[in-house]
Amino acid sequence: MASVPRLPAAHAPPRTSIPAALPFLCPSSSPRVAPPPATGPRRLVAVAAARAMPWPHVLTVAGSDSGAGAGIQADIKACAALGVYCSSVVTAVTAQNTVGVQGVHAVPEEFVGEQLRSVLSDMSVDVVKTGMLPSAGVVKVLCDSLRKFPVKALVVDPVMVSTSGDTLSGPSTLATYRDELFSMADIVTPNVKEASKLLGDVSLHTISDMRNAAESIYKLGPKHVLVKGGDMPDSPDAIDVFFDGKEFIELHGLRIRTHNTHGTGCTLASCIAAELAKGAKMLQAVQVAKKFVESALYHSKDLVIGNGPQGPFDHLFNLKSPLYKMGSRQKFNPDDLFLYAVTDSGMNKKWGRSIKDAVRAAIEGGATIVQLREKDSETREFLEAAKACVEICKSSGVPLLINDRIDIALACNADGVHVGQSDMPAWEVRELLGPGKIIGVSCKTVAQAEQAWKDGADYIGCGGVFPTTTKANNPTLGFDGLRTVCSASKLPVVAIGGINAGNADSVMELGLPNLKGVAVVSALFDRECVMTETRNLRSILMNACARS
Ligand SMILES: Cc1ncc(COP(=O)(O)OP(=O)(O)O)c(N)n1
Ligand SMILES: Cc1ncsc1CCOP(=O)(O)O
Ligand SMILES: [Mg+2]
Repeated sequence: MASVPRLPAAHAPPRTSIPAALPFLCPSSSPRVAPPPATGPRRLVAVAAARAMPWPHVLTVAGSDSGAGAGIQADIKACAALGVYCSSVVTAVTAQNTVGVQGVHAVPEEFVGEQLRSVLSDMSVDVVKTGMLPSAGVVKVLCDSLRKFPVKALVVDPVMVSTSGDTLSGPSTLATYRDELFSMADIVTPNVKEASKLLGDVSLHTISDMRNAAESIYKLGPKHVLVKGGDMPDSPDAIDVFFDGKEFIELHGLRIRTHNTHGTGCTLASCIAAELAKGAKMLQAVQVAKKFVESALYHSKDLVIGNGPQGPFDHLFNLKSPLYKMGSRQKFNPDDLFLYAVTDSGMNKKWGRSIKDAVRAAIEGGATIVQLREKDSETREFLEAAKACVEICKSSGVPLLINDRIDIALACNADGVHVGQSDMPAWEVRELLGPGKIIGVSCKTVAQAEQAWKDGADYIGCGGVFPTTTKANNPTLGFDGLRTVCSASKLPVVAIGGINAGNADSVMELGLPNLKGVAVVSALFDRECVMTETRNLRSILMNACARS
């Protein structure tokens, strides 16, 4: 039997179509599927199967929104989109639409208690998420139920005022939140208006105010606080402040220009709950949730439902995406950076091969991601080649990125772009490409790496690690420079510059944090046989990872 080197997870290359693909690498978060309903003996089998394959379960305790953009309806859609079961305890029925809230009918406290008992006593709830809790009595009933039926995590979205400005819970409820519920919560997710109300109407205008608010709310008992800055005026992007009692982390997101934002708060909290139910750590859950909301808003920005100022958005946008239907990749996988083949038009011409043939050969040799770096191709010629390469890469499941040229990337529907410090800033690229595309940024310093992260990049390219003649006037960073950037980076890193079969192992064996692979131009393309060189380099990298 052929022996496959066991790679540390951090260095594991992704699946490719070549035979050397590693069968033990599976996507980590594929949604689980519910067993079919059954009765009698079949029901016993189904129960046993359910034990073997539990379905992550969020219970939302919230109000119904007749317009279905927010509340219980948003929570169920958000959990469903993330592959998580969502049960629901209705605390109030609201009559609302895109104009505002026309009426609220609270469910009697005892009946909220009865619903909680029904679900929590039977249905293996992992995480409880709260939305509209219309009275202090309902908050108390919930706290009692959670003491009786503990769950793995509690996410509290302190819904007090609807996005249309209507009040959804009064001052006595606020006091009960602070006195009873917060100390049981794993995270509380107020927006700035809610944070201000919770803290006695303090004014919050700056990021520093948001940090202070997060710290003050943390002191009320929850394990984490996320103060959402989406409503902050004058901010070019949507900055949220996350606090875990020790560190403040600013989470930057794209501000999508759309009126369809009704239900973003409910959705974000439900996504956090769903990710926690799947086993994510808190910060990771918050990041996935933010990305989900951003993507949903982006895909819904032009939808029109209703005549009011704030429309709903589409939680199930993925079902409509042509990429989803074609089974293409949804998310960037940092392991794809393992062996990054970067083309060069001059080199391909020199060896008498087309870009297409070069890309095909690199993929056959085991390249895990490809970048078209065509510095002197005419636009028309480049676009035609890029379209052909998109097809080749798509059929092999290898992402294709375009160097520098956002226009070409858009026109050929590439998987993303790579830009440097003198190219278009990554945040502008993100605005143009949207959240689903991969963006790489060249970074030589810690400050550049930090900026790339804030700008919404997916990875950074760091180099030249060794001297290179492929890129003129490119300073050599050496191992020390690479180490400094990798250690500080919040994004995965690919090393570039002068890397070849003779030194690639020394780069991977550094075992640097975040370093996922090497990007190579001349050692693959300034050679007679691209496929052989790629295959050789891949095997060198795999052996190096198996050793370190
Ligand atoms: C993976 C990767 N890393 C770095 C670069 C360099 O990009 P840039 O600094 O924009 O220089 P050019 O490639 O445009 O000359 C890269 N292309 N790929
Ligand atoms: C594009 C680029 N960016 C930093 S070094 C470099 C050139 C890498 O080419 P080679 O792999 O031939 O050294
Ligand atoms: Mg560039």
